[in-house]
Amino acid sequence: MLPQSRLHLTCRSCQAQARAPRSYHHQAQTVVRGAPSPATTSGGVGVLSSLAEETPAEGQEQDGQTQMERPGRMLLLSELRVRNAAYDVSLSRSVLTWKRRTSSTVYHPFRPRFCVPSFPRRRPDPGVGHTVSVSEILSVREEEENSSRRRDDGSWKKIKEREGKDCGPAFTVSYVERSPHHRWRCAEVTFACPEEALCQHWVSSIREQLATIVSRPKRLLVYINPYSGKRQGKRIYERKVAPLFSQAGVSTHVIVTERANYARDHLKTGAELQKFDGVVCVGGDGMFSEIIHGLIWRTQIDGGVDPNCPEEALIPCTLRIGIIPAGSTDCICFATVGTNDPVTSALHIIVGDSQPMDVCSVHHNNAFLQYSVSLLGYGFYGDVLTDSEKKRWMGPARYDLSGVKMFLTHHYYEGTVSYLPAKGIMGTPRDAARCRSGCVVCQHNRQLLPEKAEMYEVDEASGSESDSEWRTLRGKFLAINAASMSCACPRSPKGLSPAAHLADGTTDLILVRKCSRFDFLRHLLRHTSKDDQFDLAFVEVHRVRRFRFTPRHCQSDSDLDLRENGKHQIFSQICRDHPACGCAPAYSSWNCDGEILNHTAIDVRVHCQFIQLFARGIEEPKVFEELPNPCAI
Ligand SMILES: CCCCCCCCCCCCC/C=C/[C@@H](O)[C@H](COP(=O)(O)O)NC(=O)CCCCC
Ligand SMILES: Nc1ncnc2c1ncn2[C@@H]1O[C@H](COP(=O)(O)OP(=O)(O)O)[C@@H](O)[C@H]1O
Ligand SMILES: [Ca+2]
Repeated sequence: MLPQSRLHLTCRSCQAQARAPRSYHHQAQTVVRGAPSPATTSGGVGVLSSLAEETPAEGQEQDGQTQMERPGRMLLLSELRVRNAAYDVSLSRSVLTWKRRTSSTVYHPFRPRFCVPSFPRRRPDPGVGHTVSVSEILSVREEEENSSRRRDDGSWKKIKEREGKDCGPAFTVSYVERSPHHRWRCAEVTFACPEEALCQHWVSSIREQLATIVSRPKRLLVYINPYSGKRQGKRIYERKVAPLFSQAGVSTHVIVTERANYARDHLKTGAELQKFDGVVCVGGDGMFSEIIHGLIWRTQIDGGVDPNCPEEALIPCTLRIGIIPAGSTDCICFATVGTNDPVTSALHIIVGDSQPMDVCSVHHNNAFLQYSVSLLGYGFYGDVLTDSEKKRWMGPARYDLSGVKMFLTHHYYEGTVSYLPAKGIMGTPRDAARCRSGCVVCQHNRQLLPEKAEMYEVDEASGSESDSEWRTLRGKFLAINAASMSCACPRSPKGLSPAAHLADGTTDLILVRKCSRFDFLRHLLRHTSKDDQFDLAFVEVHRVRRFRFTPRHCQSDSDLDLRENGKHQIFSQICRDHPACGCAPAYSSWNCDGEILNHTAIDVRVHCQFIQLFARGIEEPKVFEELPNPCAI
């Protein structure tokens, strides 16, 4: 009986009879499993074949010849040509590998043309192998004999010309290539085949492998905020992202928002979510916030849960969210991918990455206010946001101006902070280790959580979280920040809390007590350097599951919406606009992922791994030992 898959060892006999190594002419073989391959049935020129029962084990010698190194079971192995040089090309279930044949000195030299000029390179080593994980192959296409393709410079070039001569049948594989600073690029390699049938066999085999990756999205719902950041959202999507989705066969339904909360409301009520494998937001953190509010709401309604009832156990969202950064800070993208680059984000979406993330729910007097995944900031960051909203016309620069202004204003706020420390977990906010792709701290701490801790209502009176575990602090604060993740962004590459974790079920509560302007500046500047921003007497940080804040002047139910409370509002406004008057406003506002909250007295709890992103966390820097493929685009 024939086995199930097929292994080809082929050669270009007509050109290579005298040149190709002995193994390819006299011992080349085809391991056939199942139906005969197009290559062997075609009787095509130059394909030598024989039958064998099994693919040889990894590294095993066969007929005196060591097979190419390959992880997993090999599905195909052929001698193909890349830019007129002979390569041993193999496909297993997990990797595609191509390695230049070292004895092929008669072939044209391999002349790489690089499209990523800043990439660190070594001299080309003809023997060097390229290995691409099948999970990072974006697409494969068969080249038409006389097809033209657009060059990077916009002109058109025939495939034949590019290959230097009539290259015959060929197929092109697009795949992910890593660049410095966590950026990903789409690279391409074209393999010329000795005959059409073999070419088609390669294309269909690679497509079959891609089809087995069930985590890849096929249909996406895309929301674009045309006013995010520098108002380039639509352009970024159309120029950089849509072509990649189309190339990878991902279909999209694109909605350009018409007003604030348009995307949120559409997700809540109108969107046919069952038709999609994910939602993509093109914009900044505020736009992402809209998306999660719509999705979380919709998930509860579809699951028969009342999202407003604090006693209900919330249902986590399984529909993944992709972020194409086009906003002003884009901290959620930066902290989950490592860079704010639309192409990189699009590629993470295409390959179907998944990254769980914690979500904080914010309540006021048991009434739900908002969710937060990155920064909840009172005092400095709340004031910066409030001030910056009036300067939206300035674009992202508004934050710099408001940042300097609020630093000079130097307001402090009195209040009481209570928190429930995260006990028995791995990791502290002062760790040197960082949350990275496949983080063990996140996995470990997730397992620690009792089912109850995931629930919306974790009532300290009824369960393990007794009142005695709460700690309370009173004082005057310049800033009260809760960072559920590092909050790294281009302004602060290590973030507000560099050791915070994306999915460990905790938030880092950072309290900056009243201090001099000079000391506060030292603290702020440390966000932009390697120095430890917590190593200051007036700063403390706690890893917590839950916290509450009550401003001094509103310790009863009368914590009204400040924007509706004329007296305080007017008073605060005067002082904000006249810093020299010396009056300190009683209240700041909470900056909740870039949105201003209506209340100051809040109760916050973390929901571990409550949403899923098309991301994988920041990857550890890779040592670039291999050359990139010539055609990175
Ligand atoms: C005077 C020197 C100041 C240096 C301070 C540097 C520290 C910067 C830390 C930034 C942390 C940002 C956390 C993320 C917040 C975003 O959610 C929010 C909204 O983003 P977007 O919707 O994309 O506009 N951005 C901000 O609140 C901006 C804070 C800027 C503070 C200077
Ligand atoms: N079409 C629109 N018109 C006006 N505001 C919008 C629109 N779509 C979304 N918004 C709102 O714009 C705000 C900022 O969006 P965001 O994408 O975060 O940009 P930025 O990073 O520049 O702040 C969010 O509060 C969002 O709700
Ligand atoms: Ca966290």
